[in-house]
Formats: sequence, C-alpha cells, structure tokens
Amino acid sequence: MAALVLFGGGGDLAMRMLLPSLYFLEHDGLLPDGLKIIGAARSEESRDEYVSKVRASVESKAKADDAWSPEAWARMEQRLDYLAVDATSAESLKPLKDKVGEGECTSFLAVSPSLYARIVTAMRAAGLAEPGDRVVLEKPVGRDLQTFSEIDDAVSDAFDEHQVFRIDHYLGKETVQNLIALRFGNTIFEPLWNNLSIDHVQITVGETVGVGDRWPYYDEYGALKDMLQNHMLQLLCLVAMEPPSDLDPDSVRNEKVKVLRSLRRITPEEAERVTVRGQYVAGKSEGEQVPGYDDERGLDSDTETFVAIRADIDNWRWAGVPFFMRTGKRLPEKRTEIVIQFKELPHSIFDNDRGQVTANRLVIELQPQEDISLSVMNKRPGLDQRMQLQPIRMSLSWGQDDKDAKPPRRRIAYERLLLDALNGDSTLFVRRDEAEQAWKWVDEVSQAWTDGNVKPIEYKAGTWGPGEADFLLERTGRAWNTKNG
Ligand SMILES: NC(=O)C1=CN([C@@H]2O[C@H](COP(=O)(O)OP(=O)(O)OC[C@H]3O[C@@H](n4cnc5c(N)ncnc54)[C@H](OP(=O)(O)O)[C@@H]3O)[C@@H](O)[C@H]2O)C=CC1
Ligand SMILES: O=C1O[C@H](COP(=O)(O)O)[C@@H](O)[C@H](O)[C@H]1O
Repeated sequence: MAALVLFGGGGDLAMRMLLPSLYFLEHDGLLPDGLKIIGAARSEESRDEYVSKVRASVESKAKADDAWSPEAWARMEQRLDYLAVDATSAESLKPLKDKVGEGECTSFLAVSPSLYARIVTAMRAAGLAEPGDRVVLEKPVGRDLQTFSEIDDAVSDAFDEHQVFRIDHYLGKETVQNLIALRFGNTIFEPLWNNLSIDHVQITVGETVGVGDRWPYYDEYGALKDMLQNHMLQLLCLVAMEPPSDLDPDSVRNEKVKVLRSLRRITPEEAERVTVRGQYVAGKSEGEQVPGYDDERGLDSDTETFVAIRADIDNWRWAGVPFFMRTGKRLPEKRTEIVIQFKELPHSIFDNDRGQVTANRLVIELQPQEDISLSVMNKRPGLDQRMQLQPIRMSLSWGQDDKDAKPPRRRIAYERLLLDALNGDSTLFVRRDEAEQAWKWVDEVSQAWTDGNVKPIEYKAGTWGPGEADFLLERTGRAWNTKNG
C-alpha cells in the first residue's frame, strides 16, 4: 500500500492547501486506492486530535466551494493518520517507516527549508528514501545558488533526480498548463511566436496583500527571490521555450533550461537601466489605510517588495524582443497575467479618423480570472460612410460555450501537483539544473544591485510601484498593460 507523508502536516501550508487539495481529489475519486496519508510533526497529538483539526480546515474550504460530501470525508478520514516525529532524527523516523510499511512512499516536506538537508539525510537512514520513494520540496530551496546547491547536494545523496519533485505552485495553475496547450496544440500561433511578429512580452504578478507578519522570511528574500526567481521565470520559460518533441518531463524541462541559459546577464553597469527595485510605504490599499513595509518590519530595511526587470533572451527566436516582468506587494490589484504584444501594422490603410488601429495583443490571465483573450481590430457595425474601426477582445477560454453553465470549480494548484507527484510525473516540477540556472541569473542581478548600491525606491501602497517601472517601458516607446487593455 502506498503512503503520502506530510512532514509539517499540522502547519499552515498543509492545513490551508495540501489537505484541502487531497480532500478535493478524494471527492473526485482521483486518489490512488489504498493510499495512506500520514501527518508527521513534532507536536504530541493523537490521531483523533489531528483528524479533527484536518476536518475543520477541509470542511470550511469544501463548503465554501460547494463540494462538501460526508461520504468523501469518510473515505479521506479512513486514510488519515498522525505520528509525532522529529523529522531530522533517523531514530525518530523509524516508527514512521513501520507505519508506512513496504509500499511506495511520497514524502512532502512542508517544513522550513532550513531543515531539508537534515531531514532527507535522516529519511535515508530510516529507509524512507528507497528506490520507489519520492520527495516533494516546497520553495524556497536556498537563498542563492550556493545555499541551493548545499541543500540539493544532501537531497541528491538520498534520492535520484527522478525521485525529487521541486514544487513551483504556479506550474499547477490551470491557465499555465493551458498556455502549453495553446502554444503546442494549435498551428496558428507558432508561426507568429517569434521576433518577426511579437514586439515584446509582459509578465505581471500584482498582489494587494502586504508582507505583514511574514517579514522574518521575506526580509531575507525580497520580491526578486520570493517571486521572480521561481514563478516568474517559470512563466517566462513556458512562453519562450522551443516546442518540445513530446510531453515527457525531460523533453519539456530541457527546453526550459535552454531559455534560462539564454537569458542575457545583467551586469552592474546595466542594473540601473534594466531593473527597478521598490519598497512600499504607507498608503491606501483596497480602501484601507495600511502601513509601510518598514513599519511592519519595525526597522529600516533595504529589502525590495517590488521588482521590475527587462530580460532579454539571446537566441534566434527572441532576439530584439524584451520580456518585461514586474511583481510586488501592496499593488492596486491582485492580477497575474502574461501579455504577448504583437507588432504594429507595417502600413495602415485606415486614416486616424476611422478609429485608432491598435496592435494585436494576446492576454493570458491567470488571476483573478482564468482567461486567454486576443484583441483584434474589427469594423464597427453600421452604415457610416467612412468605415469605422474598433478593437474587440475575443475570449479563447474553455467552458464558455454554454454561458449559463456553472463554471467548473477552480482547483487549488496543489491538486494537480500532488496528483502528479503521487503518479511520479515530474513534468510540472522544477529540475535541478533549471533551479540552478534561475539562481545563477538572479544572483547576478542581486550582486549587481549590491555592487551598484541600487536601493529600493519608495512607492505608496496601492500604486503600481515606483514611477521608474513605467519609465522602464516608456523609454522604449511601450507601456504596461492596464486592466482594460
Ligand atoms: N504557508 C504557505 O502558504 C506557504 C508555505 N510555503 C513553504 O512551505 C513550508 C512550510 O511552511 P508553513 O506551513 O507556512 O510553515 P509552518 O511553520 O506553519 O509549519 C511548519 C510545520 O513544520 C513542523 N516541524 C517543524 N520542525 C519539525 C521537525 N523537526 N520535524 C517534523 N516537523 C517539524 C511544525 O510542527 P511542529 O512544531 O509540531 O513540529 C509545523 O507543522 C516552508 O518551506 C514554506 O516556505 C511555500 C508556499 C506557501
Ligand atoms: O510563493 C509565493 O506565492 C504567493 C503568491 O501566490 P499566488 O498563487 O497567490 O499568486 C506570494 O504571496 C508569496 O509571497 C510567495 O512566497
């Protein structure tokens, strides 16, 4: 019988994301038969206590999504177990190995990354890193290439690469996978997907939340390492990669690594021109007055809560096509999108008084809505003597045929990822060399900031970051996409 061990099974990630995801999979009949789910953390508590904590968390989430089923919960409850362990000690893990038994074991490390190296070493000694076993690692693995490598060396002493599943939860988002379908399941986009037709690409991950009491973690990372090193570079890779020969995990990941290797280095001389660091100060967010980052932190800090970067990919397909990325806390909207901006018409046959002709734009929206839309120019209906033009937005989203149908439940990204990890499919997980390349590029940016003494520029909470982020595009004759295109 197979087992899924959740180290840190009582923590925030497990209770808010992992266990509800497992419930939803159970609800939909997707969990493998006989799979045991074992929470493992140091707190001394009984199985019953653990199960009732899990139920409280799962039930409220499932009810909010109209997916609570006592039968599904009864099946999930049967699978659940708990054991108090110190996961860094092989001795302490032996009873866990007995509970797991001889079946395949997938261990999810939902604990502080500072424990990863010690935990995998203890797992190996306790027999929890056998050839059929797997380990799932949450981000952030390390703070830079060196610390990443130190942790990952310990991981690779215990597990072969095909047994290691490094999570980037953005890869579990439905629209991110849909991007793969859009690019490689259609013939019409690929001939245009290059520097002949595309002017530039924008990737925005805007959040309205502040850092709040997460600052002890955040202050060590900042927006560059918390968001850009992983989620945003993964999105960039999926937009920019060459078509893989198949959907085999290594075929996809080989292509992503090639993109990361082609990213132009950002030197200290370039840093001020192609990057913007920002930090929010007090302002209004979603109608409420909110404190600045330094006020939350209680001390002055040089950590950026906003970053905007122009990245260039030095290969044949993308030569001359800048990729602009921006992310930040306390921005005006929770909005995650990828914008593919096509080039202007080479020559317009329409005078300006017929309506402004705007270049085509493909917007892949991940949050708050999931949607893919293409803006195209269209004739305004009517009998005007002089034909008038207008841009229209064509939605390419799934499930839109029947407008009255209830949209499918929006899945938690971890549902897809947990299922794939249990099935041993690592396509949507990050391979070691991908993470290394991403760290290498980001480390250089970070070093360039240090060498060039580039400090965060203040921006008011509730705004789109420092004005310099707008200037990053404006000086190239471009502008960030706004909500309504
Ligand atoms: N929370 C979130 O939304 C997200 C979290 N993450 C990552 O997930 C990981 C966990 O985060 P989060 O859930 O927030 O953290 P928490 O602090 O809420 O939970 C950590 C868990 O680890 C357990 N733990 C600590 N030491 C040990 C040990 N030696 N042996 C066994 N269990 C131990 C703790 O329980 P006890 O004290 O009982 O041992 C607790 O259950 C981190 O890597 C974080 O960066 C990533 C993305 C989002
Ligand atoms: O990994 C992280 O992601 C969240 C944003 O995730 P999303 O799915 O809500 O877009 C971010 O808030 C957090 O700082 C970061 O660690």
